[in-house]
Amino acid sequence: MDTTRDDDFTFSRVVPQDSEVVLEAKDLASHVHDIALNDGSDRQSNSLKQDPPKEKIVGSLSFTVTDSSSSKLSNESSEILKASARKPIKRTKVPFEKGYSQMDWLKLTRTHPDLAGLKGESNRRLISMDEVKKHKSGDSMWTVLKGRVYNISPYMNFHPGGVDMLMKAVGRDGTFLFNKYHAWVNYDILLEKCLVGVLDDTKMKKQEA
Ligand code: HEM
Repeated sequence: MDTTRDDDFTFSRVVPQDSEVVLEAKDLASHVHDIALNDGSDRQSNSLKQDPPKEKIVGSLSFTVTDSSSSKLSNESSEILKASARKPIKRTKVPFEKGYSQMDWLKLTRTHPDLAGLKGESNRRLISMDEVKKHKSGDSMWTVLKGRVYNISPYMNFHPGGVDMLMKAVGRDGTFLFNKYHAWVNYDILLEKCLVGVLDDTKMKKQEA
């Protein structure tokens, strides 16, 4: 039985094509040549140009950017291009069990308002990192994402990256790992009903100071 689905368009990601070369802005500057500054004095001689508009034109700046196939690139520039081509992170999609698709998760969040396990407590409560560390098992597995504390226990079997991957974030701040694999995923909406509270980082700030 095929358990994967290709028709789930809830999330989209942008993956650079293999052939695509990613240029950093600072590197781009080294591939710019033929910069020409036109002060407007030769406007009359160019018959293809339309009549100048009524407002005064001071001048224009034009430049050409070479691509990686250009023979004008120096060896040094080619090295920069190679180095800045992004290496994709290996992401293994785990086929979900029947009833554990992202659509199933969204349905569950609509029918179960207290996935966080708040039992009436406010989800604006300040929570220390020490408390987060204590919630690592059963139906209470906490993680921190961008300063918010979530109980990700109910989401475990729904995670497209698998339980093992998600477990790495339990009992600690998962922001770095989350961003490493999929910074574009809208965790805010996905985990809305799993919000336990807000991380109290005053202790950490004191330690940094
Ligand atoms: C804590 C909250 C998390 C949420 C709400 C979440 C959600 C998601 C979602 C929606 C996808 C599918 C994305 C897509 O198809 O583009 C996904 C995939 C994935 N996630 Fe997470 N994730 C979380 C944490 C993590 C962590 C901590 C890791 C790694 C340690 C991780 C690793 C992965 C991997 C490897 C995939 C790949 C599957 C694929 O290619 O789609 N995730 N996750």
